[in-house]
Amino acid sequence: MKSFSPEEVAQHNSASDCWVIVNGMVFDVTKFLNEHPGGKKVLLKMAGKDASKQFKSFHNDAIMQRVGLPMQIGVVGTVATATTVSNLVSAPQAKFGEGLPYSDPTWYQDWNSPFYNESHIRLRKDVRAFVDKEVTPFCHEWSEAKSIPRSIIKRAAELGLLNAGSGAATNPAAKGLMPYPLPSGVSAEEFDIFHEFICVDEVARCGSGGFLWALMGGLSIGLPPVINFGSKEMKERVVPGCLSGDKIISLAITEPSGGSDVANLQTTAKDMGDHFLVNGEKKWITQGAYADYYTVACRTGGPGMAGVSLLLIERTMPGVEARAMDAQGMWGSGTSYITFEDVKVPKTNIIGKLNYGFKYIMHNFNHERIGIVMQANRFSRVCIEEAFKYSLKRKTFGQTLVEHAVIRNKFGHMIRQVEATHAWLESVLYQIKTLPVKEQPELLAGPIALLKAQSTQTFEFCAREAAQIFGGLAYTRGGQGEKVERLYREVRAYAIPGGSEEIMLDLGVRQAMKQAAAIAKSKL
Ligand code: HEM
Repeated sequence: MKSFSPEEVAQHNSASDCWVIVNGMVFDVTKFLNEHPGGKKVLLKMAGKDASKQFKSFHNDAIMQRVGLPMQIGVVGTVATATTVSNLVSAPQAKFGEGLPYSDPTWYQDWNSPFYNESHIRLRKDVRAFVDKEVTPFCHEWSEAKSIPRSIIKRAAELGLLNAGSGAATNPAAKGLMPYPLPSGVSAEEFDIFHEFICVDEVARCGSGGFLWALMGGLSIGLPPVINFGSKEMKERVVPGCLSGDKIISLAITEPSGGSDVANLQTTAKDMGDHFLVNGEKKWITQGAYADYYTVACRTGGPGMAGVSLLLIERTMPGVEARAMDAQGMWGSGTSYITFEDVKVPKTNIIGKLNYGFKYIMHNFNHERIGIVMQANRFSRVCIEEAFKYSLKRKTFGQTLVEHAVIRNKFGHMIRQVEATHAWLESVLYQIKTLPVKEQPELLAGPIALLKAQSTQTFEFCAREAAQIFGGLAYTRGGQGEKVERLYREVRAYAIPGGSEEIMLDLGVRQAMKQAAAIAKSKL
């Protein structure tokens, strides 16, 4: 990249030849003057000068990556002194990230941790580079378009991120079914739940639940039943295509008449001898609007949970209709209403055994909830990060926002909740890594349910407080408050699905009551 002295830049100071310096980089903004959303005059005022301070005041980081960098023509002084977004994230250093307190987990800065090794550090760097460069700058655009490009799903698959985010990487039943290697060259033996955590956490740093679910929302819940209980033929036919990003799979359980009450679902699959005849409706199905496969819970037996089976229904089967629903948030994730009308489903498309569906659904619940916790807590952190950065620069009544005690109080409450949730999450992940698999549902279902409620209530709190700190900037879409505004609309998508907060809190305490009763009995 070409190097200029400040004096050279200063000569380009008119409307017909306008350069500015931002963070040590030199930009030719002549052609951009009339397009600048903040107006031509403000840019011209800084023509030939260092506008780093002004730039910081009015823009978020993504703007530099998406709009600024294509106009960069050089640097001031030597390349090494210029601070670009990409060299910040790829610098080989033990510490990682920008170092803004609480904007990243504590082990990214000075704290020791027993959970991570060199392979986690390598993975963290690679995922961040991908997200900073190829995802975050475009999230607003994709969210407004309510669609993400297929190419970004393919790219994430090639990087091994779909293997990680779907849970396939840590699932022995997925061996031989993954079309791409695990991310960052981590071996199958080494890959653990903390690697998965890093992948989800770092992708969530983009601050868009809609992106995450459009990338792997259906995959992480619709594919595991196929991997764990599908026939060999079904697995080989379906799994590699989904993990390569070529096909999309959804989990279709919830119905218009009942959300959390899974055992009472109404969709029927009638045994017609050589096939099932499926009739019913599903609602709020993530990625359903454009999915190729649906893992569908149907009633094949009597009432209650013992009469439910899982069927793999294909979009091309006659009688399947799916339409996108207008949702508060999670744009792009294809929230849908699906109707099955006299759909003939071959008997070979049953997942596992007849009337075992409820058990299979339960099997993945803990994993699903842990995924929600990972995402929700990073979103809470994003709220802290964005609001903290803004509070350090925005002045009211002669002081920056953080200099006001009322704002510091907000941060205090946000930080204590996020760090507590993170510490509990890491502790639960360590149990998932080390406890015998068979013992985990009994021992972990209660804590995971409580942790899910903890993470989503923390998220709701942080989104609210960050939005208050941003004020009007978090009321309108885009701009500096972009992430906070979007996340504020996505809170309910985490607090309700995968078990509502009410049900999670109740389940957690009921599990504890069960354990207490068992202890009392053993003392008799
Ligand atoms: C490389 C240089 C620059 C680029 C690429 C750039 C780009 C942008 C973009 C894309 C927006 C719209 C973002 C949004 O919706 O918030 C914007 C808004 C704005 N920019 Fe710039 N800009 C640059 C330099 C500057 C400078 C030097 C100033 C001030 C001296 C400035 C002042 C503003 C203002 C006041 C807004 C409106 C903010 C608002 O709506 O709250 N920009 N700029």
